[in-house]
Amino acid sequence: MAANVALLSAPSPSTSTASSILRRRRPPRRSARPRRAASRPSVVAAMSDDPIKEWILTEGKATQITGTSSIGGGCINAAQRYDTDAGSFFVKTNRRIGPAMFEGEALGLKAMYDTKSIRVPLPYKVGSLPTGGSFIIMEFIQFGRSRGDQVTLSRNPFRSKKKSALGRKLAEMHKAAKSDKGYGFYIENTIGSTPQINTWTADWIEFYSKHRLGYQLKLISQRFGDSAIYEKGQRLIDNIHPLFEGAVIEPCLLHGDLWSGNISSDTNGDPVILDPACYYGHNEAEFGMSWCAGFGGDFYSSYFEVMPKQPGFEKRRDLYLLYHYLNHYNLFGSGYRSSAMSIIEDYLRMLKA
Ligand SMILES: Nc1ncnc2c1ncn2[C@@H]1O[C@H](COP(=O)(O)OP(=O)(O)OP(=O)(O)O)[C@@H](O)[C@H]1O
Repeated sequence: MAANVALLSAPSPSTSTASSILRRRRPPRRSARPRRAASRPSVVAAMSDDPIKEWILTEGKATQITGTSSIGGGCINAAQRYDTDAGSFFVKTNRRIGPAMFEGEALGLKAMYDTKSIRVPLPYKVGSLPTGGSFIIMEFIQFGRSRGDQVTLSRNPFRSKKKSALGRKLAEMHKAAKSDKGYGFYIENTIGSTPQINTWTADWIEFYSKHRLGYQLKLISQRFGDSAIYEKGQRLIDNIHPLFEGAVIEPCLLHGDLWSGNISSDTNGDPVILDPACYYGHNEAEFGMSWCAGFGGDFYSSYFEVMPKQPGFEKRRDLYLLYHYLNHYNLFGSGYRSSAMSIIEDYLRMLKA
């Protein structure tokens, strides 16, 4: 599939473990509620200077932009809400990098949207900014009052209900979207800002070894000259097969970066997932960021009602955390080294490798 996101449909106006290691990778987000800038009157920009306004006022079917406001919370991009007479739009811009990152995000959002399972914003348009950089326009979702409900460990039954809904709908998405191309995705995307290689591969163990663990280990070795973790990690990869014995593995569509900052709920209380790093992979890999999500028992029991637990699930759990710990080492430095290294060493002991 081409990476061009012009294929995305236009909106209708109504569219509306290492469990002991609980370090969060990013600072907690501020409220998702938009900080409203002074509402501006109708803006009709010189079209060619502003492709965002141009799209909103043409394909977006608005005749008037009634206000714009900044939305906090993201680390990588600037986010804005555009209010119009055809509803609101959510827009992210990046002044430094071209549209490839947003094309990856848009294709991922669209693939998840098409499963009609869990709510995700429908992406509308990706493009370049005339002054350099890129943008993505998507459906604006009004979040419910407590954005963190799914992720706060609590005995409150209301919150439990929401966590169950998240588990069930995520499993429905995994069940609904299988790939006949194998493991990978149509486009390379990013995990944080690290490239994520998605070359289609017939075998999951090969894909995960080479394009997930192996790729991160190589980056660590290049960036930090850390040959100790590289060599032990490679030894784990060479001995990884027994961890998958008895498991039936299929290429399911994964969000790919499911942590609390990318999970919310809408005003009906239905779960919403955002900002993906999608690919087709083993469904269990979706829990690789669970150390930053606090899913809990209700979440997992609802999930497994739809996608039954496979033999060896517990044995593989840390293997899927490892990818994200290695990525955090690459992104944020050696503070994450010991978490990654202790997972690798535990496996080497367990596998007698
Ligand atoms: N479709 C949407 N509708 C309304 N608000 C949204 C939407 N998508 C994201 N947001 C809000 O905007 C904030 C920034 O979005 P997002 O997390 O995607 O930005 P980012 O900079 O790409 O993220 P990150 O730095 O985590 O990779 C989010 O915290 C969320 O509150």
